[in-house]
Amino acid sequence: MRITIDTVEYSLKGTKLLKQISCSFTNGITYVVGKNGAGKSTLLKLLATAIQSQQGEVNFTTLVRDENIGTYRRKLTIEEIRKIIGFLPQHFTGHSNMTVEKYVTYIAFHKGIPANLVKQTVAQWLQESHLMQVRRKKLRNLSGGQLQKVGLIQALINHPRICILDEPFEGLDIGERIYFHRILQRLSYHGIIIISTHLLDEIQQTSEDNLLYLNEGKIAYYGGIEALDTVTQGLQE
Ligand SMILES: Nc1ncnc2c1ncn2[C@@H]1O[C@H](COP(=O)(O)OP(=O)(O)OP(=O)(O)O)[C@@H](O)[C@H]1O
Repeated sequence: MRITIDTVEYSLKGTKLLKQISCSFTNGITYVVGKNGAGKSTLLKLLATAIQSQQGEVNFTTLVRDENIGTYRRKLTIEEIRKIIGFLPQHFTGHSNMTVEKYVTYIAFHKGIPANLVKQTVAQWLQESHLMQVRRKKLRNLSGGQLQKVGLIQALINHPRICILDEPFEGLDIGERIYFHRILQRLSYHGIIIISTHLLDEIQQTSEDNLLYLNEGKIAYYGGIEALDTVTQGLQE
């Protein structure tokens, strides 16, 4: 699986929020960082197909082996893409009138978890993310951190091949961050994980992960995470 962005521009109300963005993503974790307003959420929404660029192209391709033609890259359709993306938007709300248990069950069905596995899948996620005690609360009555965990569960419940997560660790305590980070690490061996974060301490610099540094809507750096300190010096001041 590969996502390729080619000279993409995105404007809103006459202001260019993304300028000449070109890059590609394959399996692994990419952290998207940048100052407030740099365009991180806009880029993630574009990748999640929630918005569309006015210029340039975003393509999702997969390698196909064909006896007659050989191996080639096939572009996925929008329906195919949406089936394999898990997306956590910046301000997740879900269905605020539903209880945690009902909502997660609804999502499990919606995302194709086999009917005979739904109950145990939901129970396991709620248990492991410490939401069991609030399972009968409506989403609108949850704390910020609790709601964030529900948001993460709806994005990850079917182990999607592509995960686009906007500030996923916001409001979580350290144990919960480690729990979700482990899940993401496991998914990254066979999938594309793109995470925007301002929590630079959360990024483990010894790993194989990638870093994409956005500055005023442009890519200022895209490469190995080892450059984090040098690249983001300006962010920490
Ligand atoms: N709905 C909107 N209407 C007008 N301007 C918008 C809208 N959404 C975003 N913007 C502007 O687009 C620019 C990029 O916003 P975006 O949310 O993508 O940045 P960000 O890097 O995610 O910022 P933050 O770290 O603060 O979440 C900002 O200047 C913002 O003010």
